[in-house]
Amino acid sequence: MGSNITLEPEGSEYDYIICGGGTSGSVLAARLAEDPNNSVLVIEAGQHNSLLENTVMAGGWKNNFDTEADWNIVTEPNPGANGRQVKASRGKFLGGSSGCNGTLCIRGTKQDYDDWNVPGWSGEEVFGYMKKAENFHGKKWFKANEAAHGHDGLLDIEPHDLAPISNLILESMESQGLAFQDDICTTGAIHGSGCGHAPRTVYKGDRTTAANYLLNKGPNLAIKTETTVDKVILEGSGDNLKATAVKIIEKDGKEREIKARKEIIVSSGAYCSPTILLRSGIGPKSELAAHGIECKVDLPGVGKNLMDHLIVFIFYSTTKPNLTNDYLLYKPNALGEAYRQWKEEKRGPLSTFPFGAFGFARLDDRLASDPVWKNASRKEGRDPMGLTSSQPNVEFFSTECYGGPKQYIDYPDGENSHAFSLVAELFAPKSRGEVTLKSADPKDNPVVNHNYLSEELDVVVLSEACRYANEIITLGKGTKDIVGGSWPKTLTHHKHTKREDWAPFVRDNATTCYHPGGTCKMGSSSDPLSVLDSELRVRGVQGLRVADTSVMPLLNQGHTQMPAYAIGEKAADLIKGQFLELNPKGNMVAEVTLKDVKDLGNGSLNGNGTLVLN
Ligand SMILES: Cc1cc2nc3c(=O)[nH]c(=O)nc-3n(C[C@H](O)[C@H](O)[C@H](O)COP(=O)(O)OP(=O)(O)OC[C@H]3O[C@@H](n4cnc5c(N)ncnc54)[C@H](O)[C@@H]3O)c2cc1C
Repeated sequence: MGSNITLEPEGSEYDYIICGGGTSGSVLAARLAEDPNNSVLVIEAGQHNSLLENTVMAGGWKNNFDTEADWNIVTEPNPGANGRQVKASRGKFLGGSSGCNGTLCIRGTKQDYDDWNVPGWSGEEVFGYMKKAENFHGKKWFKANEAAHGHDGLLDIEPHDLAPISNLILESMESQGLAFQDDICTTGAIHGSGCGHAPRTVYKGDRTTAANYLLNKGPNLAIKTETTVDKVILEGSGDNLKATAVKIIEKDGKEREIKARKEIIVSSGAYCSPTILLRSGIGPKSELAAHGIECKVDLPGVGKNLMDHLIVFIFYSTTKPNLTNDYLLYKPNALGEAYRQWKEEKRGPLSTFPFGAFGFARLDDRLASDPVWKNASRKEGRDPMGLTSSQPNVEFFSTECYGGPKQYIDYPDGENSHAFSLVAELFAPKSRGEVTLKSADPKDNPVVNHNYLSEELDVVVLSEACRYANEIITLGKGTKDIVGGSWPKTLTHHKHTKREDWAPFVRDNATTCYHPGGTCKMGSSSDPLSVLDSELRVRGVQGLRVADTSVMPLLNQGHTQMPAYAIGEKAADLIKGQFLELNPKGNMVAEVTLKDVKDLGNGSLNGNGTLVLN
């Protein structure tokens, strides 16, 4: 296969142009192209995913990093994290970050989306779209909540078989107060705390990605890879400003414009979508002026409100063999055999992602006496992070072997030494950052300033999460007798008992969970930082929407790929004039079109875009 694949037909005009063939963008494109009358073009800066084996072999995830399949974005120094810069990798290929992520399907709680307070995006509705995206395949041992799973979607999802260490960690989580709940990551009803399993975007040994949506589509869907969108061309002025074309740069450096008859949708992810808007003249006026870009719409929120989930890997050693999967990867010749198993039999440690057990916790009682927590302002019914008692403050998840982002290099030998970790993740961070332009040149990566741990509350809550995680491993029923100590063995964090012990560890080690969002957020017209209305339309421009995790006003208490799929699904419905049908209790019962509503004769759409039956 050639390296620059353009699936024909390629015309000079399309009904819809989607800028970015990542997670949300691929879903959106495929759904729009289901109508043979729509012509759709997807423009993707990276390669076709079929050229990249590590996008299919889940265990090869980080081999794409630091290559041309990664955007290679590095954050600005974070003063709250001892000035450290953090590698903020993103997939640069068809399927985007869904092709290099941790495969975890952790939807969060329904309250998370209710908290967006955006008409049409309630928890019930977003969960309805996550279900629509899914084709769930159960396993005998996994007790699925059948009502919560979808089977008609294009994304194959299945549960993950645990390594022995993860079963022990589940036992420890339970003994330390996190009750086991079946299918805890899918139902949207975590009720604050609990533990269980996370389904994965893996099926029969291969990773499934948003690019799967683009397989076997008709001739009305064109895909143009290795092509960068510079900007959206806007014509007209004032109330009649309209997005009419995109300016692209092809692999050989050739620049040209492609016209869109109906709409242009920017789906380039939370770091790159704002940069396309900014280069198009949509954003804070003074920032645009600094780069010599004419301001067409003064939208101060473009690139602001940058959020992310921070995680801390806490590694432990165990001398007991065969509990972790280290021996399957790090013993001499093991990696070669693991690769053969995946390649020939679609099994083994590289056929899946080495995360294991999952826990969620509220920390109210543990933080009650902390002065920062106690004295922080809060709204009625909310904690200082803005959460209700039904939403967890933190997540814990285990790794079934040593590993993680590339800074972790102290590999055990898998024979005499074995390691695993419990990762602590902070939900609802208070710190906010921003994405700005380095220059008007589309070849320049954005300047990403996450401002991690700039809020003291984030440090306090994440430190308490680490303290709790350490108790789970060192005191918990399943693991207390098999822990050798910290890993690498020169470290002593397993002996930390106080939150104050953990704070420096957090500032030294906290890193990204790769969940950036919020940089083109939806919101009401009275919110000066809202970039989009509730139908993802860019304020002040006709024919232009954004659809990816940048639209999220707040992060979920989960992981962000399932919302990214939901955003792609919902964007397609908004454009096609389709809506989820909700019963009087607000639960989804079906999907209907405007035509169905007319045919029914007894329904109408309310201002929220929700079907109301008379
Ligand atoms: C390493 C890693 C691990 C993760 N683990 C998990 C996990 O286990 N579970 C989970 O739920 N979430 C996880 N996530 C997060 C999740 O994958 C993302 O939130 C989600 O995929 C983002 O979707 P998106 O559509 O917003 O952006 P993306 O999927 O990143 O898509 C953006 C696309 O736009 C393209 N693009 C950008 N700029 C341009 C341009 N100018 N012109 C043309 N194309 C452009 C990009 O190349 C990319 O293909 C992880 C992410 C990473 C990177």
